[in-house]
Amino acid sequence: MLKILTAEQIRALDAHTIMNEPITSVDLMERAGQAFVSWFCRHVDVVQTVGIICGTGNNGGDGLVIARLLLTYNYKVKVWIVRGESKESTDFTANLNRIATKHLVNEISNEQELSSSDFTDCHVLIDALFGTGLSRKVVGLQEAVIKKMNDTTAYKIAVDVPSGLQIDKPSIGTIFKADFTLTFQLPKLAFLLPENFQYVGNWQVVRIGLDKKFIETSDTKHFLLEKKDVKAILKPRNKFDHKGNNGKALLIAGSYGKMGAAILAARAAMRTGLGLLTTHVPSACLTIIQNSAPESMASVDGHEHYFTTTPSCEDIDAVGVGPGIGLHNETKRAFEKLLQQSKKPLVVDADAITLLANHPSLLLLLPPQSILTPHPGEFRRLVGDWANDFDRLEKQKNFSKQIGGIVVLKGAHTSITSPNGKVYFNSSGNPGMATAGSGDVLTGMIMSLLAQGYKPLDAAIVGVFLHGWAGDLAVRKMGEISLIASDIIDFIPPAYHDLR
Ligand SMILES: NC(=O)C1=CN([C@@H]2O[C@H](COP(=O)(O)OP(=O)(O)OC[C@H]3O[C@@H](n4cnc5c(N)ncnc54)[C@H](O)[C@@H]3O)[C@@H](O)[C@H]2O)[C@@H](O)CC1
Ligand SMILES: Nc1ncnc2c1ncn2[C@@H]1O[C@H](COP(=O)(O)OP(=O)(O)O)[C@@H](O)[C@H]1O
Ligand SMILES: [K+]
Repeated sequence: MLKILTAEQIRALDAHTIMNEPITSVDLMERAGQAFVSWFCRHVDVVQTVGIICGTGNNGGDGLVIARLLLTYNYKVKVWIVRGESKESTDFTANLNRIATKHLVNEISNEQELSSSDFTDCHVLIDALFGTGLSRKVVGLQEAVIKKMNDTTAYKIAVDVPSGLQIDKPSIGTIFKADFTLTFQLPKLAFLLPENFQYVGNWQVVRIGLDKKFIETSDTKHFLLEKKDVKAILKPRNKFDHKGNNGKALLIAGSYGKMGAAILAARAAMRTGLGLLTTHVPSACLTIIQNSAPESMASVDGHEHYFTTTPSCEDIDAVGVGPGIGLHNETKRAFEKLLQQSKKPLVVDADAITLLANHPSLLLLLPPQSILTPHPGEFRRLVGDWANDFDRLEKQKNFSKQIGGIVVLKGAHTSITSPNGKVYFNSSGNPGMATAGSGDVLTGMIMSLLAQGYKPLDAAIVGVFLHGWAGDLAVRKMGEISLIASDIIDFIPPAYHDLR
C-alpha cells in the first residue's frame, strides 16, 4: 500500500532523508533527475527537441539536472529559466553552475523576454517550474509562462507535479496541462481525482530513495492499493473444502428487461470463488437465469416482472442487492423488509442505492459494515452535490462514518472509505471498463468475497482491485473500445492466477 502524504509531510520527508540518510540534498536532486531521465530515455526518441522550463526552486533544480543529463544522451535540449521574486535555492544554483553549455540556457524575467522565447520548435516540453513547494496561486510572469506552454502542441511532461497544481487541496488559477507526470517516490492525492486529469495526464511514480522509516511512521488516512496488498489478503483453498464452506450468497437482482444485470453479477460471483449462489428473480425471468447462470439456484418472486417478495436470508452468508431491480413501490417495501431481517452486512448497489437515497429513513436499517457501491451519479443522489473532488472525498468519508459502513465510489481510481476515515484508492482498471454492466460484475465479486468470509473492508478491497486487474488483462486481448462487461468475468481466472 503506498501512503499518500500532504505537501507539508513531503517537505518533512525530504528534509528528514537529507538529515538521516548518507546523502546530501544536491545528490538527492541528482537522483531525482536521474530517475526522470532514465524513464524519459525509454519513452522519448533521441531525435526529439526537448524544451525544459525551470523555476528557481528545487523543482527548477531538477529541471537543470535533467537538462545536463539529457545532453549527455545526445538530445537536443533548450532550457528556459523563469525568474520571479523568489531567490534561487542552493541546489538550483549548484546545478546551474554545473551546466557547461551555458548558451543553451535562456532567461525569462519579464514579459518581453517571454514573448521572444519560442517554445514552438520543441517536440517535448518539460515543466520544472514549480513542484510541491507551490504555496499560492500562480500569477504574473509565471502564469503567462504556463499559458504559453499550454498553448503549444508539444508533448508535455511535468516533473513531480504539474506547475500550479496543489497536491492536497483544490487548486485555483492557471495550471500546466501535462500529458504525463512523472512524480517522485509517492503518489499525490490530487492525481487520483477526476477533476485534475486535465492537468496531470497519465502518471507514474519513480522511487528516489526517500527515507522508508519516515514514510512508515507518517500518519495518513489516504492509501493507494498495490497488487501485493491484495495478494496478502487472499485466502487459500483447503484440501477438504466443500461448496458449503466456500460461502452461500443470495443475489437479488434483475427485473423484466434488465436480467443482464443479474446474469453478470451471478456469473461474476461464481467465478470469484463462491460455493453456493441463489439468485432471486421475478417469476417471468426464471428461465433466463437458469439458462444463463446454470451454477446458480433460483428463488422466484411473487411478481412476474420485478422484486416484491423478500426471500429468507437464513443460512445465507452474504446478500447482494440492487443491480437492475428498478424503483417500484413494492420493490422499496421488499427491500425495506430485507433490511429489517438482515443481521449481516449487505452489498448494496445500483437501484437499491437509489432507493436508499429516495427514502433516507432506510439508511438507519442498514446492517453495520454494509458495503455500498455507488457510481458518482448514485453517490450524488445520496449526499447531494459537491463543490470539487476534494469535497466529494470528504462527503464520502463522512457518509461512511454516518452509515457505519463501507462506501466504494466507482471510477478510474475507485475510492473505498471505511467508517474510521481511511481511504483506499484503486490502482487497477482502465477506461475500457467504462461500459454497461461492469458495475454489476463488481457487485457479484464483492458479494462473493463477503460470503467466503472476507471481512467487509477486505472484500471491498480485493473485489475492486481484482475487478480492475481482470479488466486490465481483458483490455490487452479485447482493446479499450471493444471490451464488454462479460470479458471482465472471463478474465477473473487469470487475474486470480496473477495475484496468487
Ligand atoms: N531534497 C528535496 O527537497 C528534493 C526536492 N525535489 C524537488 O523539489 C521540489 C520542491 O522544491 P521547492 O520546495 O524548492 O519548491 P518549488 O520548486 O516547487 O518552488 C518553490 C519556490 O517557488 C516559490 N513559489 C511558491 N509558490 C509560488 C507562486 N505561486 N508564485 C511564485 N512563486 C512561488 C516559493 O517561494 C519557492 O521559492 C519537488 O517538487 C521536487 O521536484 C527533488 O529534487 C527531490 C529532492
Ligand atoms: N475510466 C475507467 N477506468 C477504470 N475503471 C473504470 C473506468 N470507468 C469505469 N470503470 C469501472 O467500471 C465500473 C463501472 O460501474 P458502473 O458505473 O456501476 O457501471 P454499470 O452500472 O453499467 O454496471 C466501476 O467498477 C468502475 O470503477
Ligand atoms: K513541475
